[in-house]
Amino acid sequence: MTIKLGVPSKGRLMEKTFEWFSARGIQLARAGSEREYAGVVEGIDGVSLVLLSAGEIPRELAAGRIHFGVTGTDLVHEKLPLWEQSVISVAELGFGHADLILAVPHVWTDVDTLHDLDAVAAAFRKVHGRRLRIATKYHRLVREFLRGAGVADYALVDSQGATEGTVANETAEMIADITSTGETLRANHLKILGDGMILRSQATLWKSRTAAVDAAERQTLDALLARLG
Ligand SMILES: Nc1ncnc2c1ncn2[C@@H]1O[C@H](COP(=O)(O)OP(=O)(O)OP(=O)(O)O)[C@@H](O)[C@H]1O
Ligand SMILES: O=P(O)(O)OC[C@H]1O[C@H](OP(=O)(O)OP(=O)(O)O)[C@H](O)[C@@H]1O
Repeated sequence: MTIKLGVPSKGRLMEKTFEWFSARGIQLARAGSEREYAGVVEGIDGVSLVLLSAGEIPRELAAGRIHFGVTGTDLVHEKLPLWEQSVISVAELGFGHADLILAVPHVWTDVDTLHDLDAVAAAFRKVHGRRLRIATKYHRLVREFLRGAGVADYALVDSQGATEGTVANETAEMIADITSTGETLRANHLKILGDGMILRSQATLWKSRTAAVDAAERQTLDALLARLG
């Protein structure tokens, strides 16, 4: 059997992860054609590459189906309520930096803080007879953050992509999403609440606390950790 390493199957995260491992003498690559989700590992024996959606890696780590996985802090904290019990952070990889934030339309000139939002949310409910809608895919983190801030008059609307567009499309009044350069927010006429930072995220190498290992796998796991940790 082998030590299983889960890596995002596409895009910037996959390419930068391959570069990060390569700088440590371990070559990861997709096998076969560009569309085939099989991987190859060179530079260390006994390790196999599993290409997965970045969003599924937390669950696979927690279930012990992979021993190591690369994905963002945001996805681990969102998908695993008790993440410290399931995974350990081995290394922050220095890319995939993104902030999970709360943003409102620019034209809400009197809303710059969570305190302002709380007042507007209560007023919105009185006037419209329904709660102010926040579009996001980070349901757990947003609920937890707003509970801590004492904001309760809102409803979450699920948005799995192009979240910044939901305000113009009138399916939500505001959003909670990740931002990196801020360009998508600006292009969609949204501004971040001054105290609306929910989480700072970056690509991280995680180790499963639950994945079983036999004696041979333990040796491989320790050798891998010595090279990467
Ligand atoms: N613009 C960005 N800049 C930096 N990091 C980003 C950016 N967009 C997303 N990320 C990070 O990349 C990781 C994967 O993001 P996301 O869930 O959007 O993946 P995806 O490409 O939609 O993949 P999949 O749909 O296969 O899960 C997350 O940890 C996220 O924080
Ligand atoms: O601050 P910026 O540099 O503009 O980056 C932020 C954008 O990047 C991500 O989207 P992605 O491109 O992954 O597409 P998605 O919205 O479909 O997830 C994220 O969801 C934001 O929309």
